[in-house]
Amino acid sequence: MTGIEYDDFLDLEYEPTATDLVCEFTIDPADGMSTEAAASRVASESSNGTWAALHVDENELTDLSAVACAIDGHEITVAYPDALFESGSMAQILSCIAGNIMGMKAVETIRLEDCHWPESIVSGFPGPQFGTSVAHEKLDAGDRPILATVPKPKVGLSTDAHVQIGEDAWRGGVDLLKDDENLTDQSFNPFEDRLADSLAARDRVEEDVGERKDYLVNVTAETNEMLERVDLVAEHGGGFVMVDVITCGWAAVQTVRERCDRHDLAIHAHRAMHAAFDRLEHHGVSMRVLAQLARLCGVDHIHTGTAGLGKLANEDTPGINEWLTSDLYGMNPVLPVASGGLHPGVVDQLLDALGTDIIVQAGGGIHGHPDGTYAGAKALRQSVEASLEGVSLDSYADEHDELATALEKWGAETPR
Ligand SMILES: O=C(O)[C@H](O)COP(=O)(O)O
Ligand SMILES: [Mg+2]
Repeated sequence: MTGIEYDDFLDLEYEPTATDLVCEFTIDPADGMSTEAAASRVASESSNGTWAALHVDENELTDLSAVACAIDGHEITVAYPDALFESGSMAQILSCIAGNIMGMKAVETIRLEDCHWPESIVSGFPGPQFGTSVAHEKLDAGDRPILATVPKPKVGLSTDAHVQIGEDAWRGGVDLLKDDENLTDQSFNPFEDRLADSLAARDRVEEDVGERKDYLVNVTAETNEMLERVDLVAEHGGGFVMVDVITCGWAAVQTVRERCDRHDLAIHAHRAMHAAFDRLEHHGVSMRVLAQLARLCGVDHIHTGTAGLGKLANEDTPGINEWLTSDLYGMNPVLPVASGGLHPGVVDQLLDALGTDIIVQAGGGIHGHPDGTYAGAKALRQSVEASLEGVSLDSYADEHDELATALEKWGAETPR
């Protein structure tokens, strides 16, 4: 017999191996508990331990203990043997590394900050089908940022009004029309009508302006329903689907990724509800980790914030974007999306902070233009052109009326 003691999971001499999944947490131990004891409890509960000492026949046991192997103030590192995890199951991985430990009394708070993924786990996931290559493979953006827009109001527009706004925005210069996160298949704007009419409008615009355009239609639903919607997008000739990946759950995202592979469809990941996990500084799961999960599960784009230049609370957008496009054993990179409160007056700062390999998405910053959506889209495109040419927005506005009007309205302010 061997004993598994819940305080046996600490070994500060342990060096993680190349096959370990290494996770960094910030923890605040419970009153009266040392960081060492709390770290050991984290490693125990997230791998093969529990609150009580266990007595097990050694011959019947594969040792899958995690090891709390480093402590630096409130930051702890835990190494997990890869055999603990089922290949290709994000749900099972999260039930370990972000499962019971998020609520256990041994810690006041605990936040999963970062993960270092071994090849043996990464290779169980498909990763993005297209990633950053959509700029060339599906659109004509070349080396400039891809531009996208969401019609506003978010919900309530009739199908005709929604499609007309999309058409105006495409003609004004955006590449992608996007549904909002809470627009799916409601009676005022049914999914299939919107899909068919938007793609017909896309074809007209492409013919007229000679640039490829596409539509990020929100297929979010119960998983079987979502697969039917994915099939419909393919039947109607769309190139992308949009999924609210946090509210759907990663298992559903994995299923959609497989179906999209059959149809050569790219996946645009909206992250609505991410802040329930990542907004509190000391608890939950960081956006950096959520973005990692999204890459493994195979989305092609994901929203990662605006480097503080938009309406949502800030996070480490540059660091997350760097991770999404870094080498990961040959897995395709993900194209980051900057969205939430952007307008033409902040585009120069945005591109300075994040580079040009991004999607710049503006809803209110286009449709709130005093001269309407078409002018708003032109203004956004002009602000990108100015930034890429290294000309100040103010100078460029001297010869571009739409940009001038946008700057008069919003200046370079970041909204709340
Ligand atoms: O879904 C999104 O990305 C938001 O609706 C963006 O809208 P906004 O540009 O008006 O903030
Ligand atoms: Mg939105």
